[in-house]
Amino acid sequence: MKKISIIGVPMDLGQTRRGVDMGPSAIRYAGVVERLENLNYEVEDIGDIEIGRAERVPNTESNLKNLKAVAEGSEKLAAVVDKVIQNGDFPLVLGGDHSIAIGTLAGVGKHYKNLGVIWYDAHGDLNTADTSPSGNIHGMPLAASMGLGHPTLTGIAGYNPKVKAENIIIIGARSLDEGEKELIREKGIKVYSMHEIDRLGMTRVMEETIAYFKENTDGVHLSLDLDGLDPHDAPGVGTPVIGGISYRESHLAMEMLAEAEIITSAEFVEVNPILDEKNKTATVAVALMGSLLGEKLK
Ligand SMILES: NC(=[NH2+])NCCC[C@H](N)C(=O)O
Ligand SMILES: [Mn+2]
Ligand SMILES: [Mn+2]
Repeated sequence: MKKISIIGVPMDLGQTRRGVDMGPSAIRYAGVVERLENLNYEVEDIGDIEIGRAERVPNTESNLKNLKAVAEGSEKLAAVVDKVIQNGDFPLVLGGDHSIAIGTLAGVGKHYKNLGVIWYDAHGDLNTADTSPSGNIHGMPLAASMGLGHPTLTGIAGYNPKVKAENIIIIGARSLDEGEKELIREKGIKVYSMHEIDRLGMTRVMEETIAYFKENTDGVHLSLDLDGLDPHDAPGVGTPVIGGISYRESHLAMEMLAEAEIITSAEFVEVNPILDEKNKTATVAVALMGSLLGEKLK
């Protein structure tokens, strides 16, 4: 069985609410290492990526907040993820805000010809500097990984793109900006919004997702934003959106992925313990990691 390497990314510069930099600590406190060791994995916590401070002078060249510090953190993360995969281990990245996916995918992408990406999220994170209503880079990582947006973000790790549009499946979307909707139409990105999840049920959504990836990709990265879940189940997030995926549906999704044995790397992001209720969101994240990595009742 593969060794799991845990990488913490205390990043909060991709958005403006304080506290999400403590996500990795909250997830460790919720017992991630023990949980996975109980599944008989060898687990190594390789600690946190060092995140710099935001530049004090506002960035005049673009509207992207903290561009330099986010890019530097992404480069470091990409290098560590790359090395973990080179060693033959499974990278499990703990966020931090979703901007860290730029670095994770930059590290993962070079190992696969046709990387699949599951974007489990209330949002599309498909903005660029031109379409972003906020300037927050955590709303841009999926676009950047496709090669769209500011060259500092698309060029992380020196190659581009990290993932092709046809290999992306978004699950749980219910808050998309106009520019994101246009991009989804233009590129034909597959989206199971809450409408499809309600209509088809999570079982069918995952069956279709798994079948597509088995046919078309040679590795699949799961990027799970805790705000994909309903705020009732995951209240500790910076951009909650009501009407989300339930805890139970999420477990089912993770269990189906485990059974299909298609996931080759994963990240769990946007856990903000300051906004949480008694570390509930980190605890939910750890429970979902358990299911994703094979935990079963019988
Ligand atoms: N990873 C996230 N929680 N992203 C939220 C993005 C919200 C909004 N679409 C924006 O661009 O600012
Ligand atoms: Mn989100
Ligand atoms: Mn997100």
